[in-house]
Amino acid sequence: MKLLGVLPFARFLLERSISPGDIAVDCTAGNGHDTLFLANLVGNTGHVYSVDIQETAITNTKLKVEEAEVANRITFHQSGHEHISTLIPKEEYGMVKGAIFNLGYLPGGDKSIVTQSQTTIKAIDSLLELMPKGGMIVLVIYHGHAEGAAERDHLMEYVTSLDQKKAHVLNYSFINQANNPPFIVAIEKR
Ligand SMILES: C[S@@+](CC[C@H](N)C(=O)[O-])C[C@H]1O[C@@H](n2cnc3c(N)ncnc32)[C@H](O)[C@@H]1O
Repeated sequence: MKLLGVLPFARFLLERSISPGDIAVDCTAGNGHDTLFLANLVGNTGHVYSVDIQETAITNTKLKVEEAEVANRITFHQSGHEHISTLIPKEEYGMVKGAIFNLGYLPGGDKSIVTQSQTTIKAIDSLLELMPKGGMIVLVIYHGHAEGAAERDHLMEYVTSLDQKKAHVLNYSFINQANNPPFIVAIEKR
């Protein structure tokens, strides 16, 4: 057996949680890789909400999904993910089976615009409220940059204190690799 890398493991978790017809959320659209992946999981009967604060990210993501001819499965919001509960129609709350956060800065973009622990936590709290049991939230935590280390510490404090009756929390990380490789925190609503 071969251990799955961090990004394949994030996808493995989402594949197990999201089925055709479901709703999924890409909380950090970036260059659109995750939005496209989610669009393929929900199929043509499901829907994806793709959120990013940067116009460049929304533009890049739109191009990617248009090329793949799945743009009709996606609603874009140029907004902070901390507003997630206002971006998804209330009647769809119970159908949100999976969400992903790829934290840090936009690859190839402005490195001074990074995700922040306070807003990430607010978004996770909202998702845990609105998702059905079994809903999966995957965080890919990049902590090699200065703000990343602070975000990691704050997030780890928050996720380790989540009530185990409300969520299972998993940490998947390679612990003997150089240069602060990214790692995963997965939160499954109970
Ligand atoms: C590492 S990138 C995401 C990469 C992306 N998942 C991909 O597949 O290319 C992080 C993104 O988070 C966005 N971001 C930062 N703060 C945010 C917030 N509060 N709400 C939504 N997006 C945010 C940044 O603009 C950036 O595009």
